Amino acid sequence: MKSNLFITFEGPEGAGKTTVIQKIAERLAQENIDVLATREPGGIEIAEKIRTIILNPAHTAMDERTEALLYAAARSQHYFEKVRPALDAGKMVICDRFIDSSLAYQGYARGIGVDEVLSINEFAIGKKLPDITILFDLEPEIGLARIHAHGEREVNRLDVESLAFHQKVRKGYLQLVDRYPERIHVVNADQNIERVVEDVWALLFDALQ
Ligand SMILES: Nc1ncnc2c1ncn2[C@@H]1O[C@H](COP(=O)(O)OP(=O)(O)OP(=O)(O)O)[C@@H](O)[C@H]1O
Ligand SMILES: Cc1cn([C@H]2C[C@H](O)[C@@H](COP(=O)(O)O)O2)c(=O)[nH]c1=O
Repeated sequence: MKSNLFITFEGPEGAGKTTVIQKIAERLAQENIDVLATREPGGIEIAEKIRTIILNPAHTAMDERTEALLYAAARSQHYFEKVRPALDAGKMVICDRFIDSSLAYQGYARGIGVDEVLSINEFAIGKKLPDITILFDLEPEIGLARIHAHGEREVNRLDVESLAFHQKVRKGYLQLVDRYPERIHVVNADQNIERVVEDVWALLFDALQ
């Protein structure tokens, strides 16, 4: 099996990414693959601090360009401090969100432009894209309802955006599938969690051979 791959999980709020990453990381460890699971924005101290600024529900005045730049700044620090060294050490890295979140949320849904957001991210991390991206696709209403029903995490500034915004995020992601068909693989996230884990595992298992 290939090992030092950079794999990202993407999708709207409440799609199940965090839950599935934990289960997939356990399975990979059983296959003796040295795996690092991390997340964006965050994953290391400086980026976690930037995360609290971006996602604070009180920061309603945040300009969309400030938002895009803060995500890119958090990404740069996280990538060079944690992700790149782990890949260089031969580990597999699984990241809960990465550049495609910026392209879908800031580039497409906020309306800054996908190419503009891509270019600030190229400044932040260079032209390296993930090796494999799994997109959890589902109606935003379903994901948002899961978050409000379970109450396991705080509702953040992006969660409370309008339904129209979250629908644009989904559309933005689906456009990215057309742009990067070799890299981005879509999983139906509107299934029970065991089924989603099996679908993701099957996709990854194929890609890792
Ligand atoms: N397939 C599923 N069916 C029903 N509930 C699910 C499913 N997947 C996840 N959940 C539940 O939905 C909630 C959100 O899941 P999770 O945190 O894994 O999503 P996420 O994609 O990481 O969300 P976010 O990006 O908004 O943090 C959790 O309470 C989780 O138990
Ligand atoms: C990396 C990244 C994230 N976002 C958004 C997506 C979510 O609404 C939050 C992160 O919260 P989660 O519970 O960790 O999923 O931030 C974004 O808009 N742009 C990005 O680059």
